[in-house]
Amino acid sequence: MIKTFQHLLRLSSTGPSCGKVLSSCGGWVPPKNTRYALQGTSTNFEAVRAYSDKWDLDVESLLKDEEYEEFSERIFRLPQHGHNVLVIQPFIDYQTNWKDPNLKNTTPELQLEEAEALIKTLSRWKVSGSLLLGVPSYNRSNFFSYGQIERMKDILNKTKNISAVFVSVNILKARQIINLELELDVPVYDRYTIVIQIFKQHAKTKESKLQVAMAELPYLRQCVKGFPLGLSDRLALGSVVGGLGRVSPEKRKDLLQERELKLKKAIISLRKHRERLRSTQKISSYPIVAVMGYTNAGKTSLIKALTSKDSLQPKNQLFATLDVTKHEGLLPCKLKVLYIDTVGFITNIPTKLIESFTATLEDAMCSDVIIHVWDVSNPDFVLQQEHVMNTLKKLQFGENLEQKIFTVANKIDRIAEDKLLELKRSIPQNNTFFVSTKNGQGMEEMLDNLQKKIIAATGRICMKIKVKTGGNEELWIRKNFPVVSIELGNDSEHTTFTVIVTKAQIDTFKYNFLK
Ligand SMILES: Nc1nc2c(ncn2[C@@H]2O[C@H](COP(=O)(O)OP(=O)(O)OP(=O)(O)O)[C@@H](O)[C@H]2O)c(=O)[nH]1
Ligand SMILES: [Mg+2]
Repeated sequence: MIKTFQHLLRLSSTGPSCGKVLSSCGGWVPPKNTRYALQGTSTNFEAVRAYSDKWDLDVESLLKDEEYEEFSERIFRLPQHGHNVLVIQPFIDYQTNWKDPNLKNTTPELQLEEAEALIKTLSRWKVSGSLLLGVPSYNRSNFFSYGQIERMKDILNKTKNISAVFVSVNILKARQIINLELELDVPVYDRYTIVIQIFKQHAKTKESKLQVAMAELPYLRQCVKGFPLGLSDRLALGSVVGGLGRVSPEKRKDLLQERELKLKKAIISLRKHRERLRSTQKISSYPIVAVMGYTNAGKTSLIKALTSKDSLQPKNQLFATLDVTKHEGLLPCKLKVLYIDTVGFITNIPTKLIESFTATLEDAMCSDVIIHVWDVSNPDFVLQQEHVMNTLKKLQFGENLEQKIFTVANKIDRIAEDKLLELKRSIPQNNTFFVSTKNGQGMEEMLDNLQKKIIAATGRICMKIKVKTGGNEELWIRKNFPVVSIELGNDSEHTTFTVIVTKAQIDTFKYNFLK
């Protein structure tokens, strides 16, 4: 064997080129009988999930607190029966010489579209009207001018079924909410409250429920600070919708503090649990690929296409995915990979909202490669991808973030051919791959390159190992290494395996057979 092991031949550090590939998704059906068809890929992953579900904290009872609920519900005022909403997209009026950095690469019209999509994502909430309003600044306590308020009142009078107003800005100050509600006599929401409501509706597991509970605290704290005492009593008496209820001002602060302490403790326990999971699980030996991007860009669809997992359900909804989940896939070279599906990002919400998901996002932070999915059919995709990159930097996704990124420009089936050509010319293509997870366009080339990236990023190498046919070495290789190809020697006595391995795996092989 020593002799044959000397035949180890280092081929390349970027892996072999791949042949026909993979998988099926919602729309794209893989080529039949492909030699890379996925088989039996779910078992190890199921084991991972089963272990992960063992996190034994009783989150339901932890979150149960009637006093807190009464007081927080009165601030959020998010009724189960939904609302008919007047959506208002303010934008900085350039004639007043103010510059709004948030509107770089976008337009107020596109922002309004996204604001409407947020409302439509909530079950039982409907858009009953929408309005673009230029304002000189977002900071004034009387956010809108007298004329603009009159315009809103007019719409509310004419469209009787409107029961709420959504002002699509990051977060409104308590004073701004009060002033508007006193004028309009309906509840007024900002992006923070709407996104929290979407999170609440979509949170299914105890991990996401816990993180959503944490995400709402900064908002409540701001409201508690911002509601002047006299006025909050008036609100409580019902002079406008809402109010802070019967919980006294001192008690409110205590309730928030107690809850924060409780949640922080639980989040620490969740973090430790996931850390343990990462270090003890088999998954640590697989390359880990985090799939990240703007909400609705097609992250879940991409994973579904790469893993053939029927249980994954892409949805035309913002924040359809709230839980960080792992899904096993097989690269064309037979290397197993774990794809991590993640919560999407959106502009104009406080980073704190996404930060509260860090406990589960840490899994993605430890990834070898980050696939950044763009929805290139969205006219706003430049702004969206910049926002994702900035958020990843803020979330401290590692110093070598840029090197880890692999960009997938998705939904090309939705754009015209000439536009696609123009796009391809304007974007450097060495690290961006244009695909449609729906019809499979570009998927093979993308996967080829993704494989190279993963192999390089994880320090794996492609090598040939010649061993005695039918011997223990052969059995061991077949069991433990991703085998790319097998060649039987002319004499049939020896077989050459092309494998993709880490240095640690080769060391184990040497330890077992080259003592
Ligand atoms: N036309 C077209 N639609 C696509 C494509 N990829 C995804 N979609 C659709 O886009 C919508 C969003 O897809 P998802 O995969 O759920 O997107 P996501 O990024 O996981 O979204 P969140 O989890 O909500 O952040 C779904 O309706 C998909 O069917 C594509 O290549 N072409
Ligand atoms: Mg998703």
